[in-house]
Amino acid sequence: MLRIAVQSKGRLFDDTMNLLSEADIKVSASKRTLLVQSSNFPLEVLYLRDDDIPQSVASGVADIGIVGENEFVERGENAQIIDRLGFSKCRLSLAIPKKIDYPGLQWFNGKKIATSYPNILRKFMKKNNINADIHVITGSVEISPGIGLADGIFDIVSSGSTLVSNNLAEVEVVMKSEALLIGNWNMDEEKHEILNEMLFRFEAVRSAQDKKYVMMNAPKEKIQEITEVLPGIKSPTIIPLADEEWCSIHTVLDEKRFWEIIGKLKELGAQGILVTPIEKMIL
Ligand SMILES: Nc1ncnc2c1ncn2[C@@H]1O[C@H](COP(=O)(O)OP(=O)(O)OP(=O)(O)O)[C@@H](O)[C@H]1O
Ligand SMILES: O=P(O)(O)OC[C@H]1O[C@H](OP(=O)(O)OP(=O)(O)O)[C@H](O)[C@@H]1O
Ligand SMILES: [Mg+2]
Repeated sequence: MLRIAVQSKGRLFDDTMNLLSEADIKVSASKRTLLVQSSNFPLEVLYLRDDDIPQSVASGVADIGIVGENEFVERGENAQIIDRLGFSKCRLSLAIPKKIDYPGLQWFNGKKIATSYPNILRKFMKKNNINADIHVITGSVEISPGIGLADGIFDIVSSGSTLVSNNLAEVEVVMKSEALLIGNWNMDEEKHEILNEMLFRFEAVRSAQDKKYVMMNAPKEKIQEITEVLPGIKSPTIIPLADEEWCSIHTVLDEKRFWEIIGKLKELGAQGILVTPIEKMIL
């Protein structure tokens, strides 16, 4: 049995639960039970505050965990990064009141900065030879300059709208962050096997994201030209139709180039184009 620590509620929760569910690992998210066993996979889910996830994995209370990179780096716990999960993307930035004309990092010399990430900030300031007064607060960091608690802040930014509504301007991006799958360094063979099965499923889910399965009817004489337009997995599947002059072509398309390719297919005489999402893809 493998034990995973995940955030019990908050910004990481929904995407974490979706990832498990898309990998067909069933777990009920109970409000009261902090440790829940999957009904169809050898996995136990431990629901924690994100602050406690790095330590629980480093100490072996949990074997693996899903946590923001910002929190993992801040805690400085000794665990390995197994996978980057691509969700909860944000950055840790320095911001100051927008009315100030920012001359560069030296502005922070002798200034008071409010943050929930003192270790990351301290390291950054040291590297850049800036002597600032770091004031630790656990929440509502963005309001501190407005109430005279600090001169600037160091906090999470995503869309930037929290900064705007607090009359702050982002002046330095210190680190980028996304959700990480972290792991204890000393997992036994059996746990590694379960983990590998999980990673295989995660990869299948990820490969299918942003991909569409496309089916169309096309005149047989255009097969060559149509095939050249399609960047499918290998070559497209071609199925004969009752009408001997026509065939059905099936392929996988990347969502990014989808409309461009569909346009070309129509020009080449493709008709009855059907598009469906793909749940999983094993390459
Ligand atoms: N606006 C955002 N956009 C994208 N990702 C974010 C955003 N805010 C936070 N995150 C990411 O999600 C993680 C969890 O954020 P959340 O606000 O839920 O933390 P928290 O309040 O500390 O939760 P907990 O109660 O578990 O301690 C952050 O550490 C960060 O990696
Ligand atoms: O750049 P933005 O898109 O505005 O996002 C940034 C904000 O998001 C997070 O807070 P959250 O909304 O999770 O609330 P919290 O402070 O209560 O955790 C973070 O602490 C920032 O305040
Ligand atoms: Mg927290």
